[in-house]
Amino acid sequence: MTVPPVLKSPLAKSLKVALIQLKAGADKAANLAKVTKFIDDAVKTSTIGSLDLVMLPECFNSPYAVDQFRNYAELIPSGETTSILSELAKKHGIYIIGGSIPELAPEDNKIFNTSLTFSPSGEIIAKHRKAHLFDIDIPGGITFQESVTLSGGDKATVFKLGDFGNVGLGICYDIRFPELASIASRSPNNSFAMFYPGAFNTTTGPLHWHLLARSRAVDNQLYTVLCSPARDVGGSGYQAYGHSLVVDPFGKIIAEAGEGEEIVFAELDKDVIPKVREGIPVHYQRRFDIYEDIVGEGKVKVSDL
Ligand SMILES: NC(=O)CCC(=O)C(=O)O
Repeated sequence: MTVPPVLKSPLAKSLKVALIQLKAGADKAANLAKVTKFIDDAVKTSTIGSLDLVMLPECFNSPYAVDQFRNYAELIPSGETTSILSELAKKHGIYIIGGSIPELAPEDNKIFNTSLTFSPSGEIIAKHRKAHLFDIDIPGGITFQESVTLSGGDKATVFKLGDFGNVGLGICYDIRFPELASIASRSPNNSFAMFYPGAFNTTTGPLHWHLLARSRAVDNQLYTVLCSPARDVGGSGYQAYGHSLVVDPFGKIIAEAGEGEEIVFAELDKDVIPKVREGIPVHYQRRFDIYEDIVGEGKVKVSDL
């Protein structure tokens, strides 16, 4: 078999990230003030040098509750959360992956669970609407039906993170569907990381959080970065699992939070992806004579904002 030349690293220079694991409550103004403080603190106290990117968890400005999403929903881009994150990105000259917020779509009055990414000049460079809604029922464990009030997005999201390269974005339950990460990692998208703001819970978190993060990383030989809310110990609402983490393309966890409020720092090393792809070259060993290639030009709906 002819061996193709080794792939150029899809991560052009190493990326320094901070994950903000915070607890959101019912007071939206307090949630937004907390986010502002945590981002300021992450920039000031970074243990890995000057940060390139800060990431927030799923639903960081509202409770994670089906009957609350509409009350907290905002228009994008005119809502207050969008303006605050844009200003913070500009102030610190960093990328911000803005977790997710409930979004009100004025054209049809639907509510989406939406993640925005901001450039260091404060522009929105990506918008992902959670595609797979979290509808599950585990007797004695957890029942949750996002689809009671939310609608699902209809596109995969891949975008250019400036000079670093391309990345993919999904939200929480989206991680259970390997297709989004495949679309991001493979040609023509060639992403170096999948980012998932997520709020697993204390039933499915211990079972699957690390397993899914490591699986998507190994399947696609890229970094996976998951940012969770902190656990609300003693609270009566949804109990997030915590454990925000970064997994490298070998499947190794290189940074991980506990359960409380915390900032986690990690450096995504540009040299790791070529090493894993040279050593285990699955990128050219696929057998499209046996199964269908789901990825490729014209086959996938990718978000263009
Ligand atoms: N917010 C979510 O989508 C939760 C997903 C989850 O907990 C799971 O097990 O999947």
